Amino acid sequence: MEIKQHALAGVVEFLPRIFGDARGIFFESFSARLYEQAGVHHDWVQDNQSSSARGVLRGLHFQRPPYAQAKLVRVAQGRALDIIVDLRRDSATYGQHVTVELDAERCNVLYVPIGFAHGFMALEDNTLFLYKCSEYYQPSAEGGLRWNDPALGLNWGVDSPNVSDKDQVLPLLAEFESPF
Ligand SMILES: Cc1cn([C@H]2C[C@H](O)[C@@H](COP(=O)(O)OP(=O)(O)O[C@H]3O[C@@H](C)C(=O)[C@@H](O)[C@H]3O)O2)c(=O)[nH]c1=O
Repeated sequence: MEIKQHALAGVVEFLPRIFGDARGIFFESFSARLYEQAGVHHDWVQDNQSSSARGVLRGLHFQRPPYAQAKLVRVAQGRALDIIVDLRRDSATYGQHVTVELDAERCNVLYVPIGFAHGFMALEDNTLFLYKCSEYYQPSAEGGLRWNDPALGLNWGVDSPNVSDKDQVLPLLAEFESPF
């Protein structure tokens, strides 16, 4: 497995070794031992799955402490543009982001540390998005940021993605006090 450290502290991408043969492919989609060697250690308590049509954008989301979630995100079918924004108040890179394309060919996995807002846009129809969370879903702790806040400078590659009504009215960075 290849481990790629991204520019923002703590953000790691895992590229598993993929074994192909006449039947298809095999790879380890999660290994506590290997991930711990890269400093990623949580008690993963919930697995989520969503399916999205091309152009669907979900995010940017987080849960506030004490229900904050780290996430391990990947795509099992299709492709997605994944963006995470650093909301750690004491971080030198507060407000900055990392963009990673996740796809079902490379089976890459992005670690989203606690303190980041997370969003993704499906680049193909039937994009199957899978992720582990280090804390249970807690609706009262849900928070987010507007996907197209100019202050974030995110490049989603399209002007009018398919965004839920709830996500269209999430706050802007300037209106917002980070809980992290
Ligand atoms: C996230 C979540 C949602 N739900 C329910 C609530 C709601 O009725 C329905 C759809 O929820 P949402 O619209 O919030 O789904 P979605 O927009 O896909 O939310 C997800 O977006 C990505 C970007 C993330 O990072 C995730 O943590 C999560 O926030 O599913 C759960 O039951 N458990 C969960 O863990």
